[in-house]
This record gives sequence, C-alpha cells and structure tokens, in this order.
Amino acid sequence: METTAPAAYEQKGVILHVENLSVSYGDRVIIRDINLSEKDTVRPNRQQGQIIAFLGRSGRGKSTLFRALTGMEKPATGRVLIPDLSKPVTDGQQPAKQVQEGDVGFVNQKYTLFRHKTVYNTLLFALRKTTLSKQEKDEKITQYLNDWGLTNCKDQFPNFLSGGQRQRTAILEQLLSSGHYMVLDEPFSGLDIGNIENVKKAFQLINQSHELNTIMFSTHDIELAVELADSIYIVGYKQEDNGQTGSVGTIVKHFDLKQMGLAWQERFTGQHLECVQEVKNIMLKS
Ligand SMILES: Nc1ncnc2c1ncn2[C@@H]1O[C@H](COP(=O)(O)OP(=O)(O)OP(=O)(O)O)[C@@H](O)[C@H]1O
Repeated sequence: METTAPAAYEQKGVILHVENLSVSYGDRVIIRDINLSEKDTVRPNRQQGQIIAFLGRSGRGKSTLFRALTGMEKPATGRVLIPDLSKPVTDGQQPAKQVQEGDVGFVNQKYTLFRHKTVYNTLLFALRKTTLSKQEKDEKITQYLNDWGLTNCKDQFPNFLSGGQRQRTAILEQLLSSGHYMVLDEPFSGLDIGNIENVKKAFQLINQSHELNTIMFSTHDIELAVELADSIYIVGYKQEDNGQTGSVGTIVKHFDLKQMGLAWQERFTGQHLECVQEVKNIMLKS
C-alpha cells in the first residue's frame, strides 16, 4: 500500500480545552461529557495553525457543541477554555480564560453578510473593536484583500459577489473580528467543486498566517475531513451498558492525524482511505 513519511512537529501549550461539557435545551440533554484538549502544533520552519474537524451523524449535536464552543450557548455543566492572550505568560504557561461570545468567529452555512455594506466596509466593521488606527486598519484590510484575491470586489455589495467571493468575505470578516479561533458549521455543504476549492484555499490562508489560528469545522464529507484536518472528533451516541444506543451526543472517538502520519500530506494515500473507512464504521455505530 502507498504510504508517506509522517511530517515532523512538536506540541506546545494548550490552545483549546473542553472539560465535562454538557448542553441541554429545556429538560433535554443534547450533549454530555464532552472532553477534549488541543495543543499548539509547531512544525519546523513553517507557520502552522490547527484544523479540527467534527464529524457525526445528523442530530448528534455538532451544531450544539459549536454554539457552546463560541460562547453563544451557556453550558449546563463544564467549561471551554482558551488562552488569555491579554495576560503575560507566567511559569512558561499562558493563562487560560473561559470562552466568551466574540472570542470565536462563527461562519454559518449561508455565509451571511451585511446586505448594505461593501466588502471593504464589512471588514472595516469587523475591526471596530481593535485599537488599530484608521490607517493601520486600511493597510490591514488592503493586505488581506490582496492575499485573499478580493481586491477587485472591495467596493461591491454582497448581492454582486460570486459564491466564492462571498464565502471568502464571510470567513475573513469572522477572522478579523474574532482573532485566532473560528468555527465553520458545514462550510462545504451544497458547494460546487470550484467553491469547495475556494474554501479549502481560505482554510490554508488562515492556517498559514498565524501559529495560533484554529479552524474548527463540521462536515458530512468524511474524505474532505481526513484530507484537511489534523485532528478529527466524532460526535455520536455511545452504546449504553444494556447494549442499546444512547440518545445524548458525546465524543465517541478522536483521531490524531498528526500522530497517525496523515496530516499535511500532499497526497491522499491508502492510509487516508483506511482512516475514512474506520470513521464510517464508527459513525454507523454511533
Ligand atoms: N434550539 C433548540 N431547542 C431544542 N432542541 C434543539 C435546538 N437546537 C437543536 N436541537 C436538537 O438538538 C439535537 C442536536 O441538534 P444539532 O443541530 O446540534 O445536531 P447536528 O449534529 O449539528 O445535526 P446536523 O448534522 O443535522 O446539522 C437535535 O435533536 C435537535 O433537534
């Protein structure tokens, strides 16, 4: 079988820590006992953010988990911690804080944009909470528009953008307004092959532009998740002691694709396909 050498990397400080998280709507518990921890992945001679995929059958609670990860939904129990970059490092550790609404960008499937704002003004609005001067904001936006291939639509309103331009603007808007973390709920759903490539490219741009940039996304496309992610979590129902399948979502399996030697490979190999098959089997049982 075709295999490739695993890429070298080191793991540094914790960038996302989810502890005993559960979310209920009224009396109904939707997700429970969610525990996960992700560290900053450092690769030699390159800037590398993290890409985390969440897979799971319909209704298992991925969107609910995302709402808790972005601080939009208050957990019934547990907490979500991210590094508090406003505090100095003490004893080699970056202090952590509980995630709050606004810390983590959220991009929905529809790539919603302000109808009455041009691309430039949308991005300017996204930077409103920063301490940058007017000129610094302009320079930053101009650079991003250039890097993301959006310079030509700077003064256009959303209705005049192509699907790809719209996606990139929506992703960029969230990136600028929230800092390093971004959640995308099914960003590939309903896209044609060209726009799938556009979103993949946007992931790459985010990933390579800062060490701490962290993309979390859900998808029903298992191959795409195995191709793009360096960590995959499967959200599903656990088997109860009596052999029945439960009805509360939790993490039923984690795949560390870095450790497995599958992350950041140029080519999709037989080992990737084996992983896809394993993910499918687990999803079918959960
Ligand atoms: N606001 C809400 N009030 C009550 N129940 C809700 C609410 N939002 C979601 N649910 C329920 O929570 C469960 C999980 O839904 P969620 O949207 O998180 O699943 P999902 O894994 O994202 O599904 P899909 O893959 O189909 O998008 C579902 O049974 C859903 O009906």
